[in-house]
Amino acid sequence: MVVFSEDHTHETCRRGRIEVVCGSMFSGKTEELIRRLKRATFARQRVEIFKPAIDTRYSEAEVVSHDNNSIPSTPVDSSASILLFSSEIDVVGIDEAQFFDDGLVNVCNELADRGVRVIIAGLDMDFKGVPFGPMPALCAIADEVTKVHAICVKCGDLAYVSHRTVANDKRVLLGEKEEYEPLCRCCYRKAVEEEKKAQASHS
Ligand SMILES: Nc1ncnc2c1ncn2[C@@H]1O[C@H](COP(=O)(O)OP(=O)(O)O)[C@@H](O)[C@H]1O
Ligand SMILES: Cc1cn([C@H]2C[C@H](O)[C@@H](COP(=O)(O)O)O2)c(=O)[nH]c1=O
Ligand SMILES: [Zn+2]
Repeated sequence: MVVFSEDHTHETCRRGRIEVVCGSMFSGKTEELIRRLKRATFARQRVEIFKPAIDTRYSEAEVVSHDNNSIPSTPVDSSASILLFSSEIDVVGIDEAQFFDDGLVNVCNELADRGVRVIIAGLDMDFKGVPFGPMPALCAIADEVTKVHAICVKCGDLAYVSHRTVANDKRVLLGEKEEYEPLCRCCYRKAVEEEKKAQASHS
């Protein structure tokens, strides 16, 4: 019996499907997205990558990982634009999906129904541990969900959430290591309790 370490069927059989890669910040979502999209390109599939126009952290027109791997992308203002730019495409990649409007769910279903392989990467939760934007609905409609984990910077366990280390209560705050750290459940709970105590002692 021959056992392949990689399932190659998605690169060879052109059936529509939805794949979600989710997790906290620094968990490797963008690297995994780039890896799948580059393999699809090697398989001579027509690939298009989208990201929300608000995400200008590293580059305006590229998807870039924390380790500086990158791939050209098209920044779009709304999920509807993805449909407009996706004719004659085999594989659609979407990064930072948490920032898109709820219309992204129908857009992904529509693309998959047309036979497109859709690969979505996004934060499952915001800094408060609340499911982020269209991500829970995307996980629900996906054919396959991959949850990836960063390493908790306090104890070395698997991280589950992105802890915000600066005082700002807005849900959307672009940032990196200066603003966020990946923590496990236990270290996150301790960090939040300490913040509450510090706030109480200041008021
Ligand atoms: N605490 C951490 N745990 C795991 N990886 C980390 C951590 N801090 C930095 N990294 C780096 O981040 C990379 C993942 O980056 P990226 O794919 O952009 O993540 P994401 O898109 O999930 O934020 C890892 O390969 C690693 O080099
Ligand atoms: C938790 C959290 C994150 N963000 C921002 C911070 C970054 O700019 C992106 C996530 O990028 P990554 O590729 O997953 O590292 O989202 C935010 O705006 N609000 C949050 O609660
Ligand atoms: Zn921890």
